[in-house]
Amino acid sequence: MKIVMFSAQPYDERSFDEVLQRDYASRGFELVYQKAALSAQTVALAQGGEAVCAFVNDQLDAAVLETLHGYGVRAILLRCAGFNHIDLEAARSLGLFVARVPAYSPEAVAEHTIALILTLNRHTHRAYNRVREGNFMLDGLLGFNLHGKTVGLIGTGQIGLATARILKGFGCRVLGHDPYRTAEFAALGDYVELDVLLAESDVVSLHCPLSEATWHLIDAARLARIKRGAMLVNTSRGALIDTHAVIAALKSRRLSALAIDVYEQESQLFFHDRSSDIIDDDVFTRLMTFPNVIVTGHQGFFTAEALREIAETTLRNLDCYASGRACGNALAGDG
Ligand SMILES: NC(=O)c1ccc[n+]([C@@H]2O[C@H](COP(=O)([O-])OP(=O)(O)OC[C@H]3O[C@@H](n4cnc5c(N)ncnc54)[C@H](O)[C@@H]3O)[C@@H](O)[C@H]2O)c1
Repeated sequence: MKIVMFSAQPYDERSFDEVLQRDYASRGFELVYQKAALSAQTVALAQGGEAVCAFVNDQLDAAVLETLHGYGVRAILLRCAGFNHIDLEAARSLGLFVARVPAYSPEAVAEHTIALILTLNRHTHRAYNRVREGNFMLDGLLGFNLHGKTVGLIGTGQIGLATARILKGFGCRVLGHDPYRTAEFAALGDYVELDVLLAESDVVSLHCPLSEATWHLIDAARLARIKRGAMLVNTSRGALIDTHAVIAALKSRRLSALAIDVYEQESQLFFHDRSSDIIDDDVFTRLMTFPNVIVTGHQGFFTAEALREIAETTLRNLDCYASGRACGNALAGDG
C-alpha cells in the first residue's frame, strides 16, 4: 500500500523509515515523502496513494478531501494531536478512515512552555546576544522569582497537566480552567472560572484545542480582564488568540510579555526557511519588533522521544486500517 506523506521534513523521513523497517518490513507499506504542504494546489501529488499522512498545517477541507477520495485515497493519517484542520464531517460522509496521534509526548510541549516562560522572564534571549557582543550590563534583564507566582492554565488535559506538575516543582500556585475537570489536576491546582484565572494569574498559558468555541478565546475583551502586567504563553494553536488584540495589549503594557510557539497565519512561515525572503505578514513582523516577545516555529513537540512516538503511533494506526482492526485513535471511519 502506498502512503503519501505531505509536509515531510528530513527528520520525519528518518523517524518513519526507522519504525517502518523495524516493525513493518513485511507489511508492504510504501511511504512516499512530499515536502509540499497539502492544499488544493498540491493535492495531485497524492495520486496513486491509498493513504495520506498529514501534519498540522496541511489543508484537509471538504474540497481537498473530495479530490483525495476521487484519487482513491481512503485513509487520512494525522501525525499530530490537534484535528482542527480537517473537516471531519466531510471525511465521514466520504467514508474516509481518519486517525490521529492523541498524545505523543505531553512533556515535550510542557517543557517547551516552561522554557518559554523562563526565557521571557529572565530575558535569556537578550542576555545571550549581549554577552556575545561584549555587553555585560544587566539593565533591562530584570526578572521575577517564579516561586510563589500564580500560573493559570487554560486547558488541563495531558499537556496542561504535565505543565502543572512542573510548575508545582517551581513552587507556583497553579490555577486551571477546563470544562472537563480531572482529579489529577485538582491534586495539583485549583479549578476556577476563566475570569478569575485571567484576573489572578501572573502567567497565563493556553493548553486547550482550537475549535469554534475556542477561536480567539483571548480577544480584546478577555485581555481587558487579564491581570495588568501578566505574561501570555500560547503553545497550543495560533487562532486561540486574536493577535491584533494581543499587540494592542503589549503596546498598552497590559501584557508584560508574550511567548508563542504557534501563530494564526503560521502555515505561510513555519517549517520553511524564509530567511532570504521579504516577509509580507505585517502582523508577524510587528510582533518581531517587541523585545518582550518570543516566537518559536511550532517546535513544542520537537523532541526525539516525541518523533519516535509519532512515527510508531501513526504506523500502528495505518496497520489497524490496513488489517481492518479497530483503532482506538480513529476520528472517523473506524470499523
Ligand atoms: N506546540 C506544539 O508542538 C503542540 C504539540 C501538541 C499539541 N499541541 C496543542 O496542544 C493542545 C492540547 O493538547 P493536549 O494533548 O493537552 O490535549 P487534551 O485533549 O489532552 O487536553 C485539552 C484540554 O482542553 C480542554 N478544553 C476544551 N475546551 C476548553 C475551553 N474552552 N477552555 C478550557 N479548556 C478547554 C479539554 O477539556 C481538555 O481537557 C492540542 O489541542 C494542540 O492544539 C501543540
